[in-house]
Amino acid sequence: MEVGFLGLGIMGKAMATNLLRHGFKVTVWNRTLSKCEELVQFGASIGQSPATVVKKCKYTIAMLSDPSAALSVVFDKDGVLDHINGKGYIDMSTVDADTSSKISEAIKAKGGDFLEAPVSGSKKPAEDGQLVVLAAGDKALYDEALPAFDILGKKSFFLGEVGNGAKMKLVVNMVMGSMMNAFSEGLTLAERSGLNPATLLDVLDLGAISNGMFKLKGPTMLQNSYSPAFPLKHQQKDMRLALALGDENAVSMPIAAAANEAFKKARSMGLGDLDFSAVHETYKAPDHSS
Ligand SMILES: NC(=O)C1=CN([C@@H]2O[C@H](COP(=O)(O)OP(=O)(O)OC[C@H]3O[C@@H](n4cnc5c(N)ncnc54)[C@H](OP(=O)(O)O)[C@@H]3O)[C@@H](O)[C@H]2O)C=CC1
Ligand SMILES: O=CCCC(=O)O
Repeated sequence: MEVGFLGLGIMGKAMATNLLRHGFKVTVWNRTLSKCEELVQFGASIGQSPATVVKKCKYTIAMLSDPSAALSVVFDKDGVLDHINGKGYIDMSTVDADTSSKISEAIKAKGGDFLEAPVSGSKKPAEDGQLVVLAAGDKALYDEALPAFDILGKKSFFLGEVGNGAKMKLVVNMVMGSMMNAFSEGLTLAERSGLNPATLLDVLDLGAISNGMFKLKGPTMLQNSYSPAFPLKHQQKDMRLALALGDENAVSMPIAAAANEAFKKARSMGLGDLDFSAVHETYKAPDHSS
């Protein structure tokens, strides 16, 4: 099966490599084209533009940074729309429901099929095929793409109409971003009050709020090590989009709003390209110590 893949960042590279390893023929494109070369060793072909990839493949997957990138790849010159008639397009980027709907409407108007399919899980689950796929849109395209989703993920959900996948993903990441801030505050409080924060990790892990994120990120946070698995700038984008969803639905979200402020502050400190756990640095900053 010839599948297209647009966007070879942290996630896209891992996901496209996984498909190649499992026997899919994959044609890749990335804005910085040189990044495509790395996948040729695994058997990938390179497309010179989104349009050429879509033309060649039955369906094309995208994994792009944000709404602006997702729109640009579809609507710009040599974009997805040029050859989408009779083809499928699956956007796995984390975007808001409005962006997804705009893309869906344009693709349908040109005779293509559309599925949004953002994922839960980060770099390692992407490498290991352990993502959780949150799909919505064209059910026939979902059924067609299931063999690929089964390689990329451990579980796929079909959530109905376009927008539901985007919303589910934003709610999940809003909870995760808020938890990360509470966790960072707790680590800092433990340390400042004379406790060993490593012992706090052990205590947390044995109790009712034990979770994979604390377990994975805690030890590296204590070493001030923030090699990016999930870039902080993307987590802040997700908080911003989740808060907008809260605005639309008149849902008061004071905890998420505070977490968003901390991620914004981290970005202003130049930490946007580090892992989202680098928000911990904002709690260690001087204005948190007086
Ligand atoms: N990392 C993670 O743990 C997870 C991330 N996500 C989501 O997946 C998406 C990708 O994340 P991730 O791989 O980490 O991000 P990266 O920042 O590593 O990669 C972003 C990708 O988007 C491309 N891109 C950015 N702007 C444009 C543009 N204007 N036009 C075309 N391409 C563009 C980049 O191209 P170039 O190489 O040229 O810069 C790159 O391929 C995001 O929506 C993120 O929120 C979802 C789950 C987990
Ligand atoms: O969008 C990123 C999610 C990261 C994760 O689920 O660990």
